[in-house]
Amino acid sequence: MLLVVAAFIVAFVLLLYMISPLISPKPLKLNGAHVVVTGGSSGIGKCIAVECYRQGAFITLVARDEVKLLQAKKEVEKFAINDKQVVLCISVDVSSDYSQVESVIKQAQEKLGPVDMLVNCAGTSISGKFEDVEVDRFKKLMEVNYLGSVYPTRAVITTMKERRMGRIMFVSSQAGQIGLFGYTAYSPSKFALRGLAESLQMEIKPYNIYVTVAYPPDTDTPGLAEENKTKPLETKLIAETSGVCQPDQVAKIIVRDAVQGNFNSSVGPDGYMLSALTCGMSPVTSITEGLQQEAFVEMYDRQRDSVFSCSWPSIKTVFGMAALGAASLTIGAYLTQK
Ligand SMILES: NC(=O)C1=CN([C@@H]2O[C@H](COP(=O)(O)OP(=O)(O)OC[C@H]3O[C@@H](n4cnc5c(N)ncnc54)[C@H](OP(=O)(O)O)[C@@H]3O)[C@@H](O)[C@H]2O)C=CC1
Ligand SMILES: CCCCCCCCCCCCCCCC(=O)[C@@H](N)CO
Repeated sequence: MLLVVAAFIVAFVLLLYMISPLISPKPLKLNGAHVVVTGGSSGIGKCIAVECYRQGAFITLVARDEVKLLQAKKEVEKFAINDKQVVLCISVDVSSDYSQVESVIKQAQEKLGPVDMLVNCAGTSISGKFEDVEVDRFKKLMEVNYLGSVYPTRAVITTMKERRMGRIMFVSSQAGQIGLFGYTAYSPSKFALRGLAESLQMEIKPYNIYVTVAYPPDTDTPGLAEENKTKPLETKLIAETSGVCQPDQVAKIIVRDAVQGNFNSSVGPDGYMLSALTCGMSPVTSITEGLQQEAFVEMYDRQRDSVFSCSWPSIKTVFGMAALGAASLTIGAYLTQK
């Protein structure tokens, strides 16, 4: 009897894995697509631009400093795969004035066509103990990291909805998944992106637009070098547990996840675990992802249960089973509707 039940469970899980591709979005074709990258003149943003360009995309780089923009344009252009491809540069502060952001995005769309993918990567960080960070820096970080992602997104969303296609990417951080010593100003600005992304995804899923939030670890960029000049030792030591990545490696993963329409994008084993542990109610874009999260959370929860010396199955298990049941019903409904 037990064997039959076990066989049923295994068969059910296998079935879920097999039909998983059916509920996942159709991948975006980067060849010929128009990709706008804010913060595209340096670090992770520049590498994202390169990664898209080498897959045939047309690129608009957005940042403030024109010299850095032109330099980046030259670097990106080296990776052309055909002679039609174009790299456009736009100098604007994404955080200061919405109407300005709206008008430059309009210009870019007139030149290179409607935006297929927007990558919100412009951002900056400040670390330090809460009482040591100048008070106006809290506002500054919310303006650049949060509003600087709201404005470009707002400027592209109407056209994307009309065309019923598109991708929107927010570059958060592992410090946008957990709060860390020294990041009282930075972490909240990165947490905010997730709230925005989750809400927005609910609104635009019916329009075939997919949102991705990326949570990179420390990455070797000019931005990190600048941050390290004044970073508290505690912050450095905590961040080091997750290692330092190369920006091209991070960009590859981010672009792959955006193309696939994955809501969540993380780097490395630590990133993967952090994402599973902090998944909350974030949308899952594949059944596989949902099952893995469930398994992970369950595993860690068990450990917590043992700490609190509680030996019966946690309430989470019951909810987990209910969720699986609900998921299979939804899939059933979806398939019969097709
Ligand atoms: N490096 C890391 O360790 C990690 C970084 N991140 C995030 O990734 C993103 C990129 O980081 P990284 O590559 O290190 O950063 P860099 O400092 O190397 O590059 C930042 C880019 O954003 C642009 N930018 C900054 N402020 C504005 C603004 N107000 N308006 C328009 N453009 C702006 C910069 O150009 P300009 O100054 O000319 O405007 C530059 O192109 C950031 O959001 C960061 O928080 C997340 C996790 C880890
Ligand atoms: C069981 C799970 C184990 C996971 C270990 C968790 C370790 C947390 C490390 C957090 C690193 C935060 C990096 C922030 C990078 C950043 O955004 C700035 N550098 C930007 O400039």
